[in-house]
Amino acid sequence: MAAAIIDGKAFAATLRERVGDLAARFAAAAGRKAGLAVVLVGDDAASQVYVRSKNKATLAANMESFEHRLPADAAEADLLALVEQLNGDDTVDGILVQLPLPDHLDEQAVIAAISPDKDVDGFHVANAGRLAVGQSGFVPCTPLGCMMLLTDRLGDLSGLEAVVIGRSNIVGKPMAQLLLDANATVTIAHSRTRDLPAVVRRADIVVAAVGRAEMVKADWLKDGATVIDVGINRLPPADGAEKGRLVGDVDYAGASSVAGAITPVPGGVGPMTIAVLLRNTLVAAHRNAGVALAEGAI
Ligand SMILES: Nc1nc2c(c(=O)[nH]1)N[C@@H](CN(C=O)c1ccc(C(=O)N[C@@H](CCC(=O)O)C(=O)O)cc1)CN2
Repeated sequence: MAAAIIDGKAFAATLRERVGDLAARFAAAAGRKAGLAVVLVGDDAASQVYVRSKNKATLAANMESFEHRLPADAAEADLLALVEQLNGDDTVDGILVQLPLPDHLDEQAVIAAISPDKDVDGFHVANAGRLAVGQSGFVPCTPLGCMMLLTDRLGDLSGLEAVVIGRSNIVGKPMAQLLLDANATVTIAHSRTRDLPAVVRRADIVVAAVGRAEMVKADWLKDGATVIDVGINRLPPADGAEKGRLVGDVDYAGASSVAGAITPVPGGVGPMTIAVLLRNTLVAAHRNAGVALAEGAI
């Protein structure tokens, strides 16, 4: 039987709407809107698209959007000074520096400069540490979005075998941590894993986050597995086309005949990233303004 399609685009739209309603209530209670500052350095085409989408989604969710653009050759000191200024600005609840940064800038130093209480990307070591020890903090948007899709689909994940392919700080590691917190049995696989297909075949849940187009094949999957594809890879353009097709890290057509459920690319995990960013910003606003947000409201 063909796998069910996990519609991240629809889920994200519902989440954005819920955040928008709660953000309007926040504004009434706090006397100001929640605010998100997004910093873009340089002119990377994909980053410009993502920043525009974030700005539009933030405004649509009844929040303030502050966009800051620096030239590709900006000095690190100027970027750090901007982050410092945003840390001290009471109208800014969340700060996000769009990645990747130009090569001459030290990503870790820039992330470290963001106040952990405004780090709505959840990339600061303080938030990574909180996640690791089970304290509340900000969780990176993409893995948190994956968890929302998984729990919506499967409910309780206790005892399920989960394999996360990829060990990045932004997706793989936090994803594994979240699955572990949900009582799944978690394996993190990576480029040095021996017999990766055999490891993946054990999994009830597969999260692919390696950045290699269509690497995970149908015969790597257990029958009925739930497959979350985090990859966004553009194939070379077919004859005469201006742009190549977007594909994930999973061979979608093949995997669909074996998996129980699968996220498509596009329209799966990607849209969850921005929806969860709005959610994290709203949580930050409540904390910063001392306004209560009901447990489990979002
Ligand atoms: N500071 C950050 N930088 C980056 C992050 C991040 O979470 N924080 N993530 C990515 C880029 N990203 C958001 O910033 C992002 C990526 C993809 C999508 C998305 O909706 N993708 C669509 C396809 C889009 C297309 O057609 O190209 C999909 O998968 O359906 C949203 C946001 C790196 N940088």
